[in-house]
Amino acid sequence: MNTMLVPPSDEALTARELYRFFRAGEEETLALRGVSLRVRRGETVAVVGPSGAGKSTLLSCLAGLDEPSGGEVRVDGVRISHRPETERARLRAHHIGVLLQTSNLVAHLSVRDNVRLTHSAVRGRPSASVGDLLAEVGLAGRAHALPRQLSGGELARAGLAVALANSPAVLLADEPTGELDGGTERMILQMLRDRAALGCAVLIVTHSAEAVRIADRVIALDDGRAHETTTSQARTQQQEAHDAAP
Ligand SMILES: Nc1ncnc2c1ncn2[C@@H]1O[C@H](COP(=O)(O)OP(=O)(O)OP(=O)(O)O)[C@@H](O)[C@H]1O
Repeated sequence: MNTMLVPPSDEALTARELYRFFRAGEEETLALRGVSLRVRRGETVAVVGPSGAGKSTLLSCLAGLDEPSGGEVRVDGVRISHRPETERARLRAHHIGVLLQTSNLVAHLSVRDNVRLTHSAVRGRPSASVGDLLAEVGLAGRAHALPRQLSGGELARAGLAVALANSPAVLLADEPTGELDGGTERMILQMLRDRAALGCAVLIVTHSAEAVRIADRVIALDDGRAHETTTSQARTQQQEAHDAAP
């Protein structure tokens, strides 16, 4: 269990009865079918499930990158869903760190300037300095490098520094360790755990057994529906899916 420095009842992220309906031509998909979840400050929650279960759709709705068709998302007690896109972006900039599978770095800016860009967008509350953030992810010596000059592991760590630059109450990560070797994966997961220990609510969409292992709770998504599962059940299901894969 995590050593929490904050009261365990303090919910930073709440989703209530989320639905997401897509229509593409003739095809209609109900990607989320009434998903409710809560993540407390200091908690790390893994979201697992087969391909197409709705994991990325859920993360987009939680981050305010997408609008649910029904239901509500609250971050730090503030409703982020059902608002104009600019307001969602403003709330996201203040409360949420997002780590997506695609790089969140601006290609022509150095690592330091990428972190500075997010850091300077948030004013009026204490946060780690840009230098501290780069040191936290072990990139102090690569501050002036451009994204294309970084290795895969360094890119992932730079992306994490950007996601953490606004001192988010909630950190949402979609497959943050997907392409990484075991050592870098453990390093990234440890950094996420460290943030949770400082009071951040961390939610990780993942296929990784290691990410499931370090999570306090696991939520299984299947065909747009969510249920709590145990770490060992989730790992067994992941092993079965892995064994069944061609
Ligand atoms: N923009 C969209 N338009 C139409 N259908 C979509 C859209 N985005 C997602 N879907 C559909 O919603 C369902 C859930 O997709 P989603 O990407 O959330 O699944 P996932 O669990 O993240 O899958 P994976 O593990 O493969 O990334 C799928 O059937 C997908 O085809």
